[in-house]
Amino acid sequence: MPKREIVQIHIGQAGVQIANACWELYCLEHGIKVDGTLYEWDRSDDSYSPFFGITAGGRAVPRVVMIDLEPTVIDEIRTGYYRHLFHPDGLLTGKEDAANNYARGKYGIGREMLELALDRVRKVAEECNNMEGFILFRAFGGGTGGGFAALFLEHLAGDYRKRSVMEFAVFPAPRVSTIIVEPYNAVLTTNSSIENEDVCFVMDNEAVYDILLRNLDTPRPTYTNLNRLLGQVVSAVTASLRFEGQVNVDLTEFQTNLVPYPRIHFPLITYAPFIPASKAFHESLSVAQLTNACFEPANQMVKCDPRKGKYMSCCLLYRGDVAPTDVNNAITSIKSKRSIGFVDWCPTGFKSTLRFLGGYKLPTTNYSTGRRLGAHHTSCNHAVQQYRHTRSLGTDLEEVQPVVL
Ligand SMILES: Nc1nc2c(ncn2[C@@H]2O[C@H](COP(=O)(O)OP(=O)(O)OP(=O)(O)O)[C@@H](O)[C@H]2O)c(=O)[nH]1
Repeated sequence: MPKREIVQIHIGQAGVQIANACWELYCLEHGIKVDGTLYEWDRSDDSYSPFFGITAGGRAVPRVVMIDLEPTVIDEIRTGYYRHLFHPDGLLTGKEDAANNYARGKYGIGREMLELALDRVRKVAEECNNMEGFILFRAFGGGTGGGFAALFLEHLAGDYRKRSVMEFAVFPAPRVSTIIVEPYNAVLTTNSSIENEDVCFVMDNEAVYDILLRNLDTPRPTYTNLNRLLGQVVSAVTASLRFEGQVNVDLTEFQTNLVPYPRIHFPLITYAPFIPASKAFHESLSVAQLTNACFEPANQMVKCDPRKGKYMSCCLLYRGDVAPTDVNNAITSIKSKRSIGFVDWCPTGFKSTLRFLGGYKLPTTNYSTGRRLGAHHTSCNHAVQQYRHTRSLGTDLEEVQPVVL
């Protein structure tokens, strides 16, 4: 069955900079060069089709719209290494930013940009045969990511009522916050995202910063490093939408599994393992170790302590050749731990609060190095990833640009 298409929308500085990391990784995973041509076109492999359209000339074009109220961040993409990859119409900029002001983004200059932004999204959506939905990226604390995106989402939800809207959002973290009004923006934005989207995966920069510092040997993490890590998580969550696996999910399945009530749709993300490139080829982890690591607060992408509460729902995505029996054993052992509590009711009616969504076959080759990728490869909200991607999460962009054959 042909895969259904997904349109990604990146809003504001954080959203657009995360786009850099995400699309770089998608290109590596699907064997797409920086100008959109494919390393080798295997017509039987349509794993790229949810995120990339193919032109008559055989070029892959990302299904993406990037919007920012000021031009500098998107201009870097327009003139950067991936400038030939993106369709110029998908890059939309205004003249001045929202100055970290929610109201300015929503009711002021943001309003002027709205029609144009919706029109660009409509154009990309019309190129899809059977669009499944949207994935949105932004920071809750910015004026554009907060105010403008709230306005945009209201209209998007109205125009595409039957399509899923999933989001990856950067939530303000007190210790790395650069903007004093971020908490206000975040509260106002959260209110609008309760109504207008289906699932919102939150992450905060402080948690990601700590992971880079502690686990990935990156002494002074930059936004590029943070975004790379977020890119890995996004790729892991969306792997099941792209690659063939034992159980393939679509966007609505995340909602079914993770959202007990429509308004409670802000799941945590945890990811494992975090292994720096220097050690990646000297370690191997069992399914049980990976699963346990997913319940470690240190591996969470948000600073909070789940041991003080209970899990309402949980979905584990394993990536790679994972045996279902190993997974079932690991889940049984997790359920028996006292420190990990699950609610004994479940409003959505599923019997088990912990659902195993299966393993996904990886693309077997890392196109930047030609090396085979590792066996286990897992990811999720609550979990799990052993990703022997040879790329270091802690290195600078220049060092990991894909080798053009
Ligand atoms: N992870 C990550 N966070 C970022 C990045 N850039 C900014 N942030 C965070 O995003 C929040 C600010 O939002 P921005 O995206 O910069 O603001 P904006 O949405 O462009 O809004 P305005 O600048 O007011 O127009 C702060 O919490 C920053 O720490 C980035 O590249 N990666």
